[in-house]
Amino acid sequence: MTNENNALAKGSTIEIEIESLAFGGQGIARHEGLTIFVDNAVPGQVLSCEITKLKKRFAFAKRLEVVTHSKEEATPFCEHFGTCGGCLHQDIDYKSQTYWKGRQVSDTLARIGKISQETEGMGKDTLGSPLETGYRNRMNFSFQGYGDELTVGFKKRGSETEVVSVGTCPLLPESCKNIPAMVQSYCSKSKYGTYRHGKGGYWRKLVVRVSHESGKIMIHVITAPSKTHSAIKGLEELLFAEIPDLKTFAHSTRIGRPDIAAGERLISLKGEPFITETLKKSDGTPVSYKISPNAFFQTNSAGAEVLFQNCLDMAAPAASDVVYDLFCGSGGIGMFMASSVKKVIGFELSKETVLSARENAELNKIENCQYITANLADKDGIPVELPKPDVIVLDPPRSGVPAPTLARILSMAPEKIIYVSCNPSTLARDAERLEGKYTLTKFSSVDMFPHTAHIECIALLTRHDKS
Ligand SMILES: C[S@@+](CC[C@H](N)C(=O)[O-])C[C@H]1O[C@@H](n2cnc3c(N)ncnc32)[C@H](O)[C@@H]1O
Repeated sequence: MTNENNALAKGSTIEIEIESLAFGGQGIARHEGLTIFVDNAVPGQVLSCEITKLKKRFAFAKRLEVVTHSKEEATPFCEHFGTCGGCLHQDIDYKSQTYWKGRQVSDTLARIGKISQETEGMGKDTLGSPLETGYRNRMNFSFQGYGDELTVGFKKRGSETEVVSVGTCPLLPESCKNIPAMVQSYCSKSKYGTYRHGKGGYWRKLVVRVSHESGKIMIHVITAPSKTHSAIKGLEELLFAEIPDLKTFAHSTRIGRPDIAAGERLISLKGEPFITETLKKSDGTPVSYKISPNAFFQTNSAGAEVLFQNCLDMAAPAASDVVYDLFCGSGGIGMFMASSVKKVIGFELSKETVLSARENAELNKIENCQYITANLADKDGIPVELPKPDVIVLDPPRSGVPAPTLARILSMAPEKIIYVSCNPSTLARDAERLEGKYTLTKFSSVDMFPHTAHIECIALLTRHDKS
């Protein structure tokens, strides 16, 4: 029942039209001065909703039914859409997803960082991923339960603990299709259950990685530590027998509480110690990366080509430039730039990742890249004796660039900063902190994660204070 003439209350039913999509994926509607946020909504839909939370200026509402459909709707391609927490937007046409993501990042930069909407690239659609499905080269699966009830899949939408059995995921290439179901079937017959902190159990995470270049597959199983790991051997044999492209099977243990897909101790590795992914620059030059079981690598290979090429194009470095690649991971962006500049110096917290960056440079016969293990949250994270940078590439975690590194950047004062970010809020905050010397002059974003709410931003900051 519509309740348009009366003041709204929690529990009221209301008919509203969804105007836009907020960063994070909720639909936005307006009603008598109130901004109303609705889950599972597509812009253009008229929905009958129930108010679930009411504040002075905004409210949250639950979608009850679609009154009028939107032109932006699409038919979800996965039977688990809606229950699985992985995808949020399969019901929105892909072109519309890139339109709304572009608006979300521009609005966030304007609101938090006071970036002018006139700035080059602001308000543009997010650059679409070359692949809309099958785009991932890595997928992490969770476990839940024990015996016949054991489930391998993704966290249920809206839940931190409940796991939905997915059997397969269309965001992974076809060759990996049956892996979660095979692992679920095997583990449910084992005498072990899912690990729960303080409660025992064994199975923790399943990580499937696949090279889009060679098709080679790596499976990494993470368990709790145990006196015997007898169950792993059988799983390893089964998967090698069933999956022709499986080249690496790794087993690690993890004691740490955070429920993340990273092993702490490698127990066994069968097959090749890494798989290799090759990305191509726009001029066709290949750059290859070794991916070991715990290494960070961008999860959308074709999207990474777009992202890295955009970083290179925006930086437009001179052949004499020294580039600092801060938060460099295993060398992703800097190695794309190496042949265009004099030197690249990469800084990264994880020793293991620094080793893989060095191996990647060797693999590509790149001799002008140097990699340093450094904690960029420390004020001495960047040694003073290094050659001064002309360009700094920043690709920090979601929390943004730590204050000591922002201070060092301001004192080193490179000509240009390329800031890559998966979080427009911290990008906007840091751009504001740098504004004494830098102006955000160009902006772009790349959709590395179609059908989810995630976005990858690239900003060029140029030095305006040349003193
Ligand atoms: C988003 S990833 C960037 C990866 C890389 N640019 C690429 O495309 O492959 C962020 C990286 O920052 C590193 N990192 C996180 N905190 C750090 C810190 N305090 N100091 C240095 N590196 C850090 C992480 O280990 C991770 O490799």
